[in-house]
Parts: sequence; structure tokens; C-alpha cells
Amino acid sequence: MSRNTVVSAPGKVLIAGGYLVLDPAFSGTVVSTSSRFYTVIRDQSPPNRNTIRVRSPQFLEAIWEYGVSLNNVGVQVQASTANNGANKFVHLALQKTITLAVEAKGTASIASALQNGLDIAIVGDNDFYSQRSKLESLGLPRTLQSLEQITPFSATNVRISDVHKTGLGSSAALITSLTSALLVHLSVIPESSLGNDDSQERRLAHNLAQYVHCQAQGKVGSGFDVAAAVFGSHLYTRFDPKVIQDLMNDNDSNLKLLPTLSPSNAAWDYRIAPFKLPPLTRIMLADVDAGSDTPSLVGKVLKWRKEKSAEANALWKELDQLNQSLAQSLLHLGKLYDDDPQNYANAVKYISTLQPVQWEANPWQPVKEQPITATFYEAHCTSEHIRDKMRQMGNLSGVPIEPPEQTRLLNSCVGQAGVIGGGVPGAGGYDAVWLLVCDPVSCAPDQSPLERVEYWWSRYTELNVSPLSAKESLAKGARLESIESVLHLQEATAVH
Ligand SMILES: Nc1ncnc2c1ncn2[C@@H]1O[C@H](COP(=O)(O)OP(=O)(O)OP(=O)(O)O)[C@@H](O)[C@H]1O
Ligand SMILES: C[C@@](O)(CCOP(=O)(O)O)CC(=O)O
Repeated sequence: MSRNTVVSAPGKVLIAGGYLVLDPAFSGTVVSTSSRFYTVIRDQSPPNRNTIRVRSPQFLEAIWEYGVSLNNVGVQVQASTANNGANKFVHLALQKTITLAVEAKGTASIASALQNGLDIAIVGDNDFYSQRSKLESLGLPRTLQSLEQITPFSATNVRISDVHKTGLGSSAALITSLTSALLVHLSVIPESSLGNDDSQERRLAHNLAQYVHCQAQGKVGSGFDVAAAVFGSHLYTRFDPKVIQDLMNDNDSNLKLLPTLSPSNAAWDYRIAPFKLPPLTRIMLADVDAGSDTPSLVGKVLKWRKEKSAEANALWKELDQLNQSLAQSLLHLGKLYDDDPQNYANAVKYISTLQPVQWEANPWQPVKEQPITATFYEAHCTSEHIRDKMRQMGNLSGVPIEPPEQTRLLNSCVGQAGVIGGGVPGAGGYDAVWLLVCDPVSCAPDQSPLERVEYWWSRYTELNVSPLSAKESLAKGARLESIESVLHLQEATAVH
């Protein structure tokens, strides 16, 4: 039986550092999500030498066939003229990854891996796409429980270009799972290398995915979304675009890829510092009405920063300090848990039933719980302060980063018992919110913060708020999967 290779990569939420992360002098706090993209690679049956078929079974008209020629001139991946439209992202991922594989392993080895042709299926968790209309058509309320009733990797019944995305970074997760799965399948990196949080092989996968994503988008962004897909949650400092400038300009593909993309190329100066959300807390995400256009928000903010640089730089500095202190408070909570899990759990349970303003008001609170409660309160205040500064950025640049509708929604959530903080992720706009809530082992007889927020969102009328099921992914970044252990993956990717 032919082997299959399955690699998944998570989505992302930038909880702090929007806009700042575009500048290498600042960092962003990025949380990777349990919602993932999965790429499944099998041999073609019946065999079809040197061809690759890529399928996205969740979409209409989403099958692309390619021919691969490997010769002394190089690698050519040619889209079939019978394809229903092009898929630039997938095409570039195949072209660049196979080219890199030939450089690393030699033509004969890659020709042998392609002797039966490849069938590649790509699917994304339902969270990447808005489930609002599906819930409506099923007559289900907009709750986490309702989402569980939708089959995993369910069909969207539309073309890719028409789907309503939720902003989890589908293209970065897709490119990362596809390029990393190919690297494993073509034996450029061993399967075991994705078992380590950080390794030379994972860094190669990162550099390749960043480059392919930049080529596909036609620009070099900050890359925090690809970094999250590869490494999981972390504090991200961007790389200097110069590292791939020559490759980006090389329209005739004359240059070798490996010298630039190799993990030993010191020009890759991105930094990944460890980060994860505190124990017994949970991130909650919601898709809010229609998505906004990130590139246009970003363009306007950057233009304003250029024109009003003194004012903007002062704001960037203040925000940077706040972003760093939020990350430090959240990391410190992790340490407080490690030092004293019992008092930490008690403190979380205690604040889960109180609004943040009440957290420190109890003079009888056990002494050992006090520093824990105080750190949670600090995180709350800092995240509110960040929102304030992001609104200021929006007002000064004339961009709806946290528009008034979102402010009202967030204020009504952040004031609730057990809610630590929240905001508009990434570039902001109308399309999404995140919250960090306490998630104690049990809240009985009270409702948990999660249940309270969920209920509030499902009844909220000013905006239509639809929750996502994602939690933080604690499995770091891209990982090898076995097809049997991911619910519905076999069915969703079967060749019919
Ligand atoms: N499921 C998929 N299968 C194959 N190709 C896909 C899929 N999803 C996206 N793509 C490709 O990636 C391209 C860009 O995707 P898109 O613009 O949706 O990403 P994005 O803006 O990063 O998403 P997000 O808003 O979630 O951050 C699409 O035009 C398509 O070529
Ligand atoms: C504004 C920016 O900093 C974040 C955009 O994030 P998102 O795609 O809205 O999650 C741009 C970037 O870093 O690519």
C-alpha cells in the first residue's frame, strides 16, 4: 500500500501588536488556534507519472491538475489547460517546493517520488469560514454547542473566491501545511523533524512557507501568520524583507532557492520568543458581520504614520510598552501556576464569578492567592489600555480599527464576570473580536465565564456575533498527523 503524508498547520490570532509588528523594532503576540489546515498527500491511483492533482473538497470547482517536468533545465510545474481557473497559491507552493526538493535531494530521488503521480487534498477546519448562514439554515442558535453539530470540514457550497472567511489566516495555514507536507513526502525533511518545537528542519519549512506566501501575495508582509502556522503561539519579531528580495525579483527563476531559504542563512533575522496563554484561561473568538479589507486599513495607517511620524512614533512607543507588559503578565501567570497550582486554581475559580473591578476588593482573600489575582487584574487593565491606544490610532489615522459598534460589544463583554480582556485582533475593523476568559475546572453552581459570554453573544442584537470553536493550540505549529486520528479527515479527503 502506498504511504500517505498528512501535515496540519494552525490558524492565528494577533492579540497584540497589530501594525507595530510590521516594523522589526517591535513585536506582536500571536496565538495559534486549534483550528487547522490539513494537507493529505497520497500516490495517484491509478498511477499517473509526473502529475499532481490538488483538490479542495470543501469548495465547488476546486480541483487543479499539474504536470511536472524534471530535467537539466530545472523543474517546471505546468497547470493543465483543462483547469477551472488558476490557483496561484497552490501552483507556487508546488513549483517552489519541488524546485527546493530537487536542489536538496537531486533529480532522481524526486522523480522516483513522483513516479505514480500525487493526489493532494487540502481541507480547513470549519472555523476558517463563517458558519453563520449554516447555523441559520439549521435553525440553531449561534453557540459553541451548535457548532459541534456541523460536520468537520463541511462543504461550503461555494467557490473559494466567494467564501466568507473569519480572519484566522487561511492562506498562511494552507501554504504552510502544503509546503511542509511536500517537504516530508519528498523526504527533504524527516517525519520526526516536525516532532521538535524548533529544529533546523522546522526553520527550513518556515523560510520556504514565508517565501511562497510572499510570492503568492505579491508582497512581503510581516509574516506573523506564517510564523504562527509553523511555530505555534509566540512573540514574533519580523524578518528583514531583504533576505528574499533577490528571489522575489527573480522572474525567470534563475536563482537557486536553497542558499537563500536554508536555515543556516543568517540573513533570516526573525525572532520567535516563547509565549502561551495562562493555564485555566481560554481564548474566545467571534466572527462579527462582514469582514473588512485588511490591506486598505493597513495602507491608510502606514500612510498616516509616514505623514505624522512624530505623533505616530510616540504612540508606537506607548503601545509597544503596553504590548510587552501584557505578554509579560500572561507569561508570569504561567509561572505562578507552575509554582503553586492549587492556589492558582482557587484564584481563577474565585475571579470567575466576579467582574474585574471586584477582583482585588476582598480583604479576606487568602494571602497566597493575592499575587495571582493581582496579576490577572494587571493583565485586564493592560489589555483595556491597549484597546484605548488602538482606538486612538484609529481616530488619528481615520481608520475604523475599533469602530464604535465593536467598542460597545467589547465593553459589554469585558465588564462581565471572569473576563480578563479582549480586543479586535490583528488590523482590527468590523470583522472579529477576541476575549480571554477564566476557564476554571468547575464553576458550579455558577455559570462559567465561557457560558456567560456565549449566551451574551448569541443574544446580542446590535451586531451579529457568531462564535468560533477554536481554542489555543498547545501542539506547537505545523505537525505530522495520522489520517485515522483526525475526526472526519479520511471521509473529507477520500478520492471519489
Ligand atoms: N481551501 C483552499 N484550497 C486551495 N486553495 C485555497 C484554499 N483557501 C485559500 N486558497 C488559495 O489562497 C488564496 C488566498 O486566500 P485568502 O485570500 O482567502 O487568504 P487570507 O486572506 O490569508 O485569509 P484570511 O482572511 O483567513 O487571513 C485563494 O485565492 C486561493 O488561491
Ligand atoms: C496590520 C497587521 O499588523 C496585522 C494584520 O493582521 P490580520 O490579518 O488582520 O490578522 C499587518 C501584518 O502584520 O501583516
